[in-house]
Amino acid sequence: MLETGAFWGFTSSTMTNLMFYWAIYNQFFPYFLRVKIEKYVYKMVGWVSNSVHIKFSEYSGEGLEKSQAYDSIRNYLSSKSTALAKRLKANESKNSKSLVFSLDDHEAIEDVFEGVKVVWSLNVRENEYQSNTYGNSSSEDRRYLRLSFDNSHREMITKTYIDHVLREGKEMGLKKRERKLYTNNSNQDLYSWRQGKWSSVSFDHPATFETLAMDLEKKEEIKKDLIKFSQGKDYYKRVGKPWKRGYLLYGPPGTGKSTMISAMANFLNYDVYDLELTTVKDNSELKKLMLDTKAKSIVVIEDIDCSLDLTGQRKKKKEEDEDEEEKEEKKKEEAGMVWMIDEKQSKVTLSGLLNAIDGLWSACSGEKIIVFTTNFVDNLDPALIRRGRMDNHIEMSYCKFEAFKVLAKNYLEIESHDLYGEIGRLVEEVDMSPADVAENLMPKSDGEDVQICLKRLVKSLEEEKEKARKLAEEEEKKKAEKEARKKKKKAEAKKTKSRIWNLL
Ligand SMILES: Nc1ncnc2c1ncn2[C@@H]1O[C@H](COP(=O)(O)OP(=O)(O)OP(=O)(O)O)[C@@H](O)[C@H]1O
Ligand SMILES: [Mg+2]
Repeated sequence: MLETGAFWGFTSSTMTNLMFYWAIYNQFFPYFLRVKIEKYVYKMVGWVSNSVHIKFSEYSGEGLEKSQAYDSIRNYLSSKSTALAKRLKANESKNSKSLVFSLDDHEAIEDVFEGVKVVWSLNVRENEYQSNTYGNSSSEDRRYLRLSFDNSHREMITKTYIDHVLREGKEMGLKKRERKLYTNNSNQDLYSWRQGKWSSVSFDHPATFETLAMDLEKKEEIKKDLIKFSQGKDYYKRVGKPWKRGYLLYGPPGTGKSTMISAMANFLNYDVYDLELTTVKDNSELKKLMLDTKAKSIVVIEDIDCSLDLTGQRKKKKEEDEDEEEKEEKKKEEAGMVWMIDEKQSKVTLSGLLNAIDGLWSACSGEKIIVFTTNFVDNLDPALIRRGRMDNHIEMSYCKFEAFKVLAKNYLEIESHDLYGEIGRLVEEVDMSPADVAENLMPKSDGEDVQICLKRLVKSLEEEKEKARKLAEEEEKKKAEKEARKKKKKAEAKKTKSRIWNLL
């Protein structure tokens, strides 16, 4: 039995020294020479040593996809490195509030599991030059982690220890995860090959369900629905459904649809992918974009009615104004419900969109919420918003009293006031969006107190009420005039008819 923590009979300090020389060797020997030396050294060491090495590369598959196992192991090693490693790398953490330490390149640390010592080392290998689509070349260092342990523990390490590391590392990653807001890169972007399909910034929108002004019962229902979804892994598996849920948020401008998306993301601790359909080249590009989204994310398509022209009537109307040549082209495109994006070369079709959100591929990258927003729900194709695709249809409506109370609490920090009675009556009579109510409630200078803000709101509501009354009056007048014209026409027709009869 080997002494704990030692391979080939070396003590742990000898091991650390060896690792140090290994680091120096890596840094000073040219790449091609290292490849040759390593090939032979490994062969020789393999004959005499009893140790096993497992390599975990930073990139998996074709080398384009970041390995999740590698990330999890780095997370796991991060806390141990802070305490044990001699050379650390300092990275800025979430919102640059503090520094996070990790193992430096060519550094090694020991870990003990169930009394067995293993060694982790972080190595860097300069990658061969890669050509990109623009003919440029880039040299990227490829990192890999090497786990070394004695052969006598092979079974325990491969069956238990690695699982333990991956599980712990994944959990750590989720905890320290900086949430991101992604947007898809335009295909025309010269540097998009370098950035990947999505670009991101850190997501720190402050909206929460507490600050969201809407009917309280509806709000609780949505929260429950989200919790059920996020904890529904087994349920979705049992019923044979991909673990995803579609939300359609509809309502007039300024009623909180975008705010609701931020509140949902903050509530579930999910990333947000803001998909700009107008920059997606075609259906296959859309599919790839969806595949490239991570689990625990909300994919958003805002103003879906503006992204896809789906109403037959609108098309007919437009066609009347087009000349023959344009008509021909239009017909060809409409055969596949084609939507033109980029100078008649890039197209996403309705069926492409349906497939991307609901097809076989959609189940590939873990739990996901898809949200569409629109101001005009009636303009959407029923196929796009049918249940099963958009499971939950949520109407965001004008500000009523319940919603007003939330906004007053947010903006003025009050729960009640003498003017609440009057405001309560007015908001039930007038259609005013929460955005407009919030604007009235926001103090415009230091001198403005609660009373001034509430009075401004009352005034604004009264003006809206008056406007609505006048509009209704005008409508009524127009209707009455139309009715009178109709009656007059009918009476004249009757008169003419009876004159003809008399003549006969
Ligand atoms: N229900 C709400 N609760 C809290 N704040 C709201 C609400 N609705 C609107 N607001 C405020 O109004 C602003 C605009 O709202 P938001 O962008 O969410 O509206 P929207 O429904 O997405 O509008 P649009 O249809 O024009 O995209 C927000 O920044 C927020 O401050
Ligand atoms: Mg919006």
